[in-house]
Amino acid sequence: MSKRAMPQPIVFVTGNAKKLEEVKQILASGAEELPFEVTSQKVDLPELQGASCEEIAVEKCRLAALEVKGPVMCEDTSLCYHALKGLPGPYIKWFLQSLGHDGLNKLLAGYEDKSAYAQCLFTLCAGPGKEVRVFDGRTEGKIVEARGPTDFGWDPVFEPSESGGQTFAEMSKEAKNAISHRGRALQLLRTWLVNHAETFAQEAA
Ligand SMILES: O=P(O)(O)OP(=O)(O)OP(=O)(O)OC[C@H]1O[C@@H](n2cnc3c(O)ncnc32)[C@H](O)[C@@H]1O
Ligand SMILES: [Mg+2]
Repeated sequence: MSKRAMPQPIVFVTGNAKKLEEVKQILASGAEELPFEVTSQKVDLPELQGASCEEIAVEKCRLAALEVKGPVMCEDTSLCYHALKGLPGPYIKWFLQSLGHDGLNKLLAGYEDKSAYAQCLFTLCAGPGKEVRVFDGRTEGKIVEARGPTDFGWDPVFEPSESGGQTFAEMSKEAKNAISHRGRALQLLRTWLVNHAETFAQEAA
């Protein structure tokens, strides 16, 4: 399928190189091709504190559109422990940075319930001041002692329920992307863009 003409490509704005790597792999592997070009820009955007995951994601995308002055997509990833009523949630980055994998486990020491879900909110906006659309992908699993390569975030301590006992870190990239929070959210975004290509191109014009 040929790409639609838009004044600018959709820019995926993120400060995280590993996210970008997975997003490229997922977009390249899908059954349906995206109707628009996607490029990327490395910007570490400020994130609201004390707000819901959705509010944080929408505000970040709004800022990204202002920064890029054109169509953008962003994503926000949360790791939500059921026993902790959804925390660390959108603050997982700071918990991981300060406490490490071991600390992420110890947070649950006083609880029998080790279950958690990974959530990815993809956001899409046609330009400054335009509507921000949100696509929510989730994967249920549990928090375990770290196993596997340690090159991406909390992957070693998250064992998805559907993985046959492997942590995200132990899985192949293809296997992770097929069941991951990111793979699912991006699939929803892709389907929306395929079905609303005309609307989105008009909004961006
Ligand atoms: O610029 P942005 O896109 O915001 O990138 P970020 O690194 O700040 O990412 P988030 O704000 O979404 O914080 C999510 C944290 O979870 C980590 N993370 C995100 N996706 C992950 C995944 O699929 N597996 C493991 N860790 C992940 C990531 O490294 C961060 O520490
Ligand atoms: Mg961030």
